[in-house]
Amino acid sequence: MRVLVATAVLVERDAVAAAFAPSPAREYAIPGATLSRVTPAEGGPVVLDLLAAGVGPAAAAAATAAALTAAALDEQPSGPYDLVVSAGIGGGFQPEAPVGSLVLADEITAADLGAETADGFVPVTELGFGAVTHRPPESLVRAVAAVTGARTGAVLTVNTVTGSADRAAELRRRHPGALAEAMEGFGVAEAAAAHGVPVLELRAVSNPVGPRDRAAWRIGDALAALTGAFGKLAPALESWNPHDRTQ
Ligand SMILES: O=C(O)c1cccc(C(=O)CC[C@H]2O[C@@H](n3cnc4c(=O)[nH]cnc43)[C@H](O)[C@@H]2O)c1
Repeated sequence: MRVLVATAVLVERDAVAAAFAPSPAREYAIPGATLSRVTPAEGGPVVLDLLAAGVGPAAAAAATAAALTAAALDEQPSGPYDLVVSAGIGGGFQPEAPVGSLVLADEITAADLGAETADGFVPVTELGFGAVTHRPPESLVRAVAAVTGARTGAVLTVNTVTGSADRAAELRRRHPGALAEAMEGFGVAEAAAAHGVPVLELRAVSNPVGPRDRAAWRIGDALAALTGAFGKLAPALESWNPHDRTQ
């Protein structure tokens, strides 16, 4: 099973790679990006290509699409991907997603893709175009949550990190099932959907969603949680049938 893991930045990519040490990552250049290939130390059919795709949905979509296209055109030795995973740190809505915990998306939603109207925010879908939500395969979400201990809920993709209690409350009012926010999942999911490849989003909570308090960020703890989660992932991926797209 071939898996593309898209993080935003190198430290997140390296935190994922650390789950597979001491197996060294091998690097592959594709147009516009570099992939680091890792395999679980215990062997098995899972091969993961790690990609530091950039911060924000546009960078994430562009780099993910480049990797998926390169694989589809067989310009790299891995062949097409069976699964794309958006992974990294994120903000957790309190109290459901405490700092240091893991959140696995059962829904990946672009929270600010739409229009402001006199009646409030309207998503692009209600304006008659586009998409604002992608749903990972339910059976895979269940399997990955079981092995990692991640909570499952909506993960919102935002262009601006929430910095106030009012904004956090507004997001929760519009998305009662939201557990976390981050900045890349929807972009990764759009690229995956364009290639017909299923997607997951896994976030390790580095900070609460709410008033900006840089001192409260626990990036090291979140990166360690990300490493721990990826260390447990392989059995769930191996037992999942990629053709089971059950919603
Ligand atoms: O506010 C700051 O001073 C600040 C300093 C360093 C980095 C940031 C970021 O916004 C990093 C965004 C990066 O991390 C993910 N992330 C982590 N927590 C959140 C969040 O609460 N809301 C949205 N995104 C978050 C995100 O996916 C980016 O890759 C800010």
